Amino acid sequence: MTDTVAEMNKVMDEADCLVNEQQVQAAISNLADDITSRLRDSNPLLFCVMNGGLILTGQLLTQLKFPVQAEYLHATRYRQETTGGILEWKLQPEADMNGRTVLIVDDILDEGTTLCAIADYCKAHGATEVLTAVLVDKKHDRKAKPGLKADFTGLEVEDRFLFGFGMDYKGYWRNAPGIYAVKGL
Ligand SMILES: O=P(O)(O)OC[C@H]1O[C@H](OP(=O)(O)OP(=O)(O)O)[C@H](O)[C@@H]1O
Ligand SMILES: Nc1nc2[nH]cnc2c(=O)[nH]1
Repeated sequence: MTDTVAEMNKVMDEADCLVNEQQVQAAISNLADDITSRLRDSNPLLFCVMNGGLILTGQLLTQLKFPVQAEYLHATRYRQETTGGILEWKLQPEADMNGRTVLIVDDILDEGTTLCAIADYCKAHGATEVLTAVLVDKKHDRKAKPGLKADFTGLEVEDRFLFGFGMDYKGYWRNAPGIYAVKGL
């Protein structure tokens, strides 16, 4: 076993499971119902925020009960760290969003800097309405704007460094089938 695999197995062994797989699945189903009710007649353009939004988007898409045009973009500011830095656009969206309702899907709203920047980008590129959906909203008062919330939130989770269901620890464990907090963080 490589040192990295051993380290990552230890991270999981020592982590606290904050939300189990069943609870996450229930939250995603609720998100899908709410999004379907709100957007089924709006022909939204959905953007998955890579990388973290990958798993939520995949699972959500199959539960949305209307025809969805799904695209992706990639913006990152945590990289291999547990605190956020400057937002870097790795891939700006190519799809024409002029006059469209846009739905941005990501794993987590932590400080909200990432979602605010993406929403601003979409508005600047002609989107008439920008809505946001996240699996997790972290409970703290360090939001980019006071009281900032996503339009659709699956779960509220305590202020720890999380991994699982799209969220990584040093690039690993996005695949963990629940939401975990790293020991001591
Ligand atoms: O609300 P914020 O404090 O801005 O943080 C949230 C963002 O952080 C994570 O992305 P990250 O920068 O780790 O990139 P990744 O998804 O490619 O891992 C996550 O996927 C969100 O996009
Ligand atoms: N993996 C991960 N990414 C984040 N981005 C912002 N907050 C978090 C977090 O708690 N975990």
